[in-house]
Amino acid sequence: MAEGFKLDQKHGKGRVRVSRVWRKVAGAGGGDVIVEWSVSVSLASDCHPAYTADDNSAIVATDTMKNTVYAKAKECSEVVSMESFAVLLARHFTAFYPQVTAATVNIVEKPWERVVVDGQPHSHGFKLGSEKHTTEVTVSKLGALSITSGVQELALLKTTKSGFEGFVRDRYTLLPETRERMVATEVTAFWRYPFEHVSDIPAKPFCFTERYEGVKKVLVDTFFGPPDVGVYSPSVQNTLFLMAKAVLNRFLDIASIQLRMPNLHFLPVNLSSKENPDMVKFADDVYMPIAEPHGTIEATLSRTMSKM
Ligand SMILES: O=c1[nH]c(=O)c2[nH]c(=O)[nH]c2[nH]1
Repeated sequence: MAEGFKLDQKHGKGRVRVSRVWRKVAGAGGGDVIVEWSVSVSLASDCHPAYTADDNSAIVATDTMKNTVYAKAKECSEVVSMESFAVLLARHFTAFYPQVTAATVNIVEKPWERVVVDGQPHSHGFKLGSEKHTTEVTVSKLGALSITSGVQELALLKTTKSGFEGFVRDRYTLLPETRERMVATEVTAFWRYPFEHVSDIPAKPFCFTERYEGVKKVLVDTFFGPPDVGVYSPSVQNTLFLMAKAVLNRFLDIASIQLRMPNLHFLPVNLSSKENPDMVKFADDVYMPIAEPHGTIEATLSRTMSKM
């Protein structure tokens, strides 16, 4: 670029909220299927004159991107996974506009779940669940692909089988060592699939949805351990590592996983005073949950070449 500068730029539309209903779906026992997505589109395109001069002739309007989300949702006559929808949208933007070199699509799904009434799945009734499924897909003009999926706000808590000992002690350290504490977290995870080109994506339409449910189950089961005895956690760090490792061991089509696990503290309440030494003596029973500050623990686990 002239003037001795390099300009990197992209533009898009954030948080386009779209809901798609498919009626009387055979694969859903004849019931309706609904999804609610918040879709963000970001395009890398050759449109420098819009920045450097009064020339918008190469700009795809972000309003057009928003309309495209609705148009493509309408065109999906069959139920699609959000990963497949993100790929379809990103491919559209790179194929339809000559100046678009790459498209990134992020989707966060609102967790509507079919209600079960007297043991029977309702044909058209849904209630809001908790954790959210996410995806990020980038497609280049030549079809190079990067695809990650994730989960957000997966809140987990154990009342016992957690401790923290043997950490650095110095003159700033007040935290007592313990083998008995509560542990609570809100897991955010992102995992990367190994597909590097749009042609590598499996044909099976719901493989990503299936994988999402599978990863969630492995994360949760590893966090808690067996229902009767649980599993001792010596630190959030160790539990995070075991969760990530379990996912990579279970699913060979996941190349890496990033986990963020805030340590949401439950502080022991101990109200004894000199006058009332036994008024409220903490006996692993009364806690003060606090939102902040909280520990922040995060790591990414990838396969090394030798394991592939
Ligand atoms: O599992 C933990 N990891 C830490 O790094 C840490 N730090 C802390 O104060 N409590 C804890 N707990």
